[in-house]
Parts: sequence; C-alpha cells; structure tokens
Amino acid sequence: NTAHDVTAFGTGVFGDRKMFEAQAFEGKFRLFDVTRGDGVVTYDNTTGTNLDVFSLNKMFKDGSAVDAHANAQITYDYYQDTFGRDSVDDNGQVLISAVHVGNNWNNASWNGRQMSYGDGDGLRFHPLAAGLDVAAHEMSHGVVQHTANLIYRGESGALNESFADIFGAMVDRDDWLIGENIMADGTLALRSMEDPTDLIERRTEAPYPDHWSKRYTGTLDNGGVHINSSINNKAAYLISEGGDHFDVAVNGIGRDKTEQIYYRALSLYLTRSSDFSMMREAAIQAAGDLYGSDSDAVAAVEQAYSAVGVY
Ligand SMILES: CCC(=O)Oc1c(C)cccc1C(=O)O
Ligand SMILES: [Zn+2]
Repeated sequence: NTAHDVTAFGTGVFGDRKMFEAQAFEGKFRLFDVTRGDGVVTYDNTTGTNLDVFSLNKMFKDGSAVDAHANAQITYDYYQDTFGRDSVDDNGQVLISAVHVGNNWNNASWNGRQMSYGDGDGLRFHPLAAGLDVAAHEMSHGVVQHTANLIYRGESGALNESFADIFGAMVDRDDWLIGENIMADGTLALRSMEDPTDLIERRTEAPYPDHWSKRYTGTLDNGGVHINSSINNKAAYLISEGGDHFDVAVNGIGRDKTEQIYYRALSLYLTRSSDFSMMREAAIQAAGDLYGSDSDAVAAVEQAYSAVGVY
C-alpha cells in the first residue's frame, strides 16, 4: 500500500483554517510532508513519544499539530527560498515537530534533533506551536547547530539565542516582536528586538538590555543567553530599520540585506566560541563581501554595533 502526498486542511490553535501537504497512508492521513527535503513530520506526544498525528480524513483538528506542521513548512521554505538552504543541515534532514509535550509546559525547544512544543498553562502562554516566530526560532537553533554551533552559554550562547530570534523575526516578518501571539498574560511579547527594554526579563526582574553596558553578568540562564541576546537583537533591528540609539545614528538598510548579512556571518565566519566583538567583525566582513567594503551596509553594521556598545 503505497503512501502518497496529498493536500490536507486544518484549523490552528486560534481557529484559523490552513492548507498544507500531508500524506495518505494505509487508509488514513498523517502529518508527513514528503515534498520538502527528506520530509516535514509532526508528532503528537499525548499518547507516547513521537507518534504520527493521524486523521481519518483530510481535515486535521488538533490545532497545535496543524500550526506546528504549517509553521515548519513555512520556515523550511524561508531557508530554501532566501538562502538556498535545504533544512537545518543543508542536506534535507527531516524536520520533526512534537506537540503536546509535557503537561501544560510553558516552553518550546530544539533538542539537537527535533522541535518540541508545550501546550502552555493558559496563564503565561497559549499553546506555543501557534507562534510562527517560535517555530522559526526553534528551527533556527538547528541551523545554528549545523553552522557556527555557538556554545550555549555566555556571549556565544546569547548569539545563539539572538540568531534564533533574528531569523524568527525574519520568517514572522510583520514585526520585530518574538512570541507576540502566544502570550496569555497580557504582555506585549516574549521579547522585543525593536525596543528590548519594553519588556521585563523574569529572572532578573529588569528590562531586557539594549546596550552592552547593561549586560547580565550572573550565572542564571547559562549566563543570560535569553537575556543578553537582546543586545545583538537590537543591533540587528538597527541595521535593518535604522534609528538613533544612545546618541548614535544608524541608517537602516532593510530586512533583505540584513538577513543575508547575518546568514553569511553565521554560516561562514562565526565559530563555537565567538563573542559579541567577533559578531561585529563577522557582520562587517559579511556586509563587505555582499555589498562592498564602502557600502551603506558596512556603515550600518559598524554604527549599529557601536550604538549597542559592542566594538
Ligand atoms: C521564541 C521561542 C523561545 O524562546 O522558546 C523558548 C521558551 C518559550 C522558553 C525557554 C527556552 C526557549 C528557547 O527556545 O530558547
Ligand atoms: Zn532559543
């Protein structure tokens, strides 16, 4: 009984209808898309680890499964269309998403092999699979792993987190917020790249830092990987959108050039132990490679990193 790919339908967590590629298999339908790389597959962890999400017809009703699957496809397509990258390893690795992980788990993760999404507790988060930028953030951890593989602590870890946010915001392209549609507690977002200080970081109970002088230097959160990521996030925002920040004027160059600079820096120049200063140099080098050493792009990178106090 051969399997074949079909177009299926479903409603997401918030009741939004969407279409996506799935597979007809043994008289049922499963969330396995064989049209992208070696596959995009979504598992339901409710009934045990990594069981395919099945439906008896082409309409899938599990909102988290529908969102995780569709968001993984969107993110796969972003990397393919924008950078010519074929999945996290640039070799078509199957993109695996597991939903309903844990018990009202207020988390999402990339564990080195797959994406996992909690349902949230309804107080802090709605089901996290509903966030396109969340899915793109998690898959981007996979891309980081297969490129610079930035060590997940201290400044290299903050860069790891920042790259996940940068590409998360480039996939979910209508704003510079992260997690804005999955917050259940009335806050604006999980993080803001536009103005990190708009949000209070829960561990430090301080606003997220928007300058190197405000970096977190403690040991929580692997040395603040989800805290100091905001310093590099702000630099990326300024490179794209421009602005005056701590009396430094940055002339923005737009999202298209910004995403190319960061992808080239990540995939060609950064290494596991790269710190913020090396990030500045890698971005300058990448901007010069792509747009010329005396380009607006190089100027924007230099100004943006100066604006956040990174030299
Ligand atoms: C935007 C996605 C995100 O940050 O996911 C996490 C959450 C919600 C909690 C803890 C860790 C992460 C992560 O992926 O770094
Ligand atoms: Zn992350």
